[in-house]
Amino acid sequence: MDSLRKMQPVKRIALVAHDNKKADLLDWVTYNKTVLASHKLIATGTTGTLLEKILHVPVKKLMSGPLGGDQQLGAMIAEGKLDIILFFWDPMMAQAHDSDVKALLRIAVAWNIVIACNRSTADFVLTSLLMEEEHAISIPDYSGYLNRMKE
Ligand SMILES: O=C(CO)COP(=O)(O)O
Repeated sequence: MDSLRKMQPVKRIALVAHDNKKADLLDWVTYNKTVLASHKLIATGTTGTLLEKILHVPVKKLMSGPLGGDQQLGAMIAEGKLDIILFFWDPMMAQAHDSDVKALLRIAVAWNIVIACNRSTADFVLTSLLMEEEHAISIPDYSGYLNRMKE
């Protein structure tokens, strides 16, 4: 049976953009500055450095995406340390670290994390009434998988 995890009113939001999408993310962040500043922000290295210049609030910066930052985010998701990921990934260019990108997208879905991969979805996420409230999300039940070798 699925269990529940409470998201607090202050959400832990990861912001990530591939190089060709950084301008788009920065523009979106500038527009949504006030709302974003009321949450806890995390970002991959380069994205985070650019965000701090605009937001003037602390952003927890991980490694740069291709150097392990995407995997760090994946680990945070698996450990229940992230609520939302806004990932402006580039659909028109292969990345050197495509395997890491795929792993991040997969683990976000596996743990039922809120994930927006483009600006329209990010708009809907940020304007959701649930952003300001405590909200319980279900954690999928993987006990069948975990116990598969025990019988
Ligand atoms: O490559 C990224 C995500 O896959 C983003 O990394 P940077 O923010 O370090 O550019």
